[in-house]
Amino acid sequence: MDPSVSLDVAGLAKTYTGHGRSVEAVRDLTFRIGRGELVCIVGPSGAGKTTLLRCIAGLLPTSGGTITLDGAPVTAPPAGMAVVFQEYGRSLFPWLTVRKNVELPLRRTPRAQRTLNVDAALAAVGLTESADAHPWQLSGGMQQRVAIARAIAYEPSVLLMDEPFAAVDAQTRADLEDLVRALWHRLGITVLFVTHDIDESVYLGQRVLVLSNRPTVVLEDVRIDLPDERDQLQTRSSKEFADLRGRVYELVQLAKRGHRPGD
Ligand SMILES: Nc1ncnc2c1ncn2[C@@H]1O[C@H](COP(=O)(O)OP(=O)(O)OP(=O)(O)O)[C@@H](O)[C@H]1O
Repeated sequence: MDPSVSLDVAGLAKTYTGHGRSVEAVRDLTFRIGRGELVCIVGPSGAGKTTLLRCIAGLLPTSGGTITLDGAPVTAPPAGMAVVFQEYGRSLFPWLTVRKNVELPLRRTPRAQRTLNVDAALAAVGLTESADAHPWQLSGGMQQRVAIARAIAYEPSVLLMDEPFAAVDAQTRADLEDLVRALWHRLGITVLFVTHDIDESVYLGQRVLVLSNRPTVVLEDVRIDLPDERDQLQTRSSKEFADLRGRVYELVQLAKRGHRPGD
């Protein structure tokens, strides 16, 4: 095992079967993510991004290949992994306060430690004042911050995010992007972030994996060699950003037209 590798996906395949039909969603998907890396995944709609994330999270059985997290095969939801989904509304319990929602995955943590973790996570996402509110009293962006707080209170080594900001307004989305980068820096965790948004993938990532059309393989692994300090205005208006966005856009267009590696 290479200790610098956090997540190793090798030859992953997933075919959905049932009701007399079969859909080959993912075919021979291979990539590695280093410990403490922030990697984004983009690809055409229906390319299998959510399928991939659910397999990595141990929520969906695979049809072939292997997924290894910190040297151990993933066959069930692994300890050390947290997931933030797009639908924050459905991932929070409306009858529990913000604090109780964030505490949920920490049932087995001793009470004093649990309180420390929850307080730190709420402070990190700027929700200390809302600890006793209920999710339905908060805006969409705040609810998504609760979901992020819940994920980081758990102190994961790997954080998976599946289009987490698709349902919030543009200004909130920019703030949440900066929050993810700040938390990633501070906590040193490995982050795998799926998004539809090409600009978002370039702004956030150190690498962007562009997926092909179904059955999915990695079309290209694009290194994002932008400075580590990113700023919504300056970074996004730089020529380097525009070039990278152009490159990823072009690749996604190729993917949509059925282009595959080596074509
Ligand atoms: N439970 C299921 N049963 C059968 N087919 C499925 C199931 N879930 C997904 N699929 C199919 O697998 C393929 C990949 O779906 P998936 O949701 O992973 O794509 P995606 O890249 O996340 O899509 P989008 O970008 O639109 O969210 C699609 O063709 C989809 O119809």
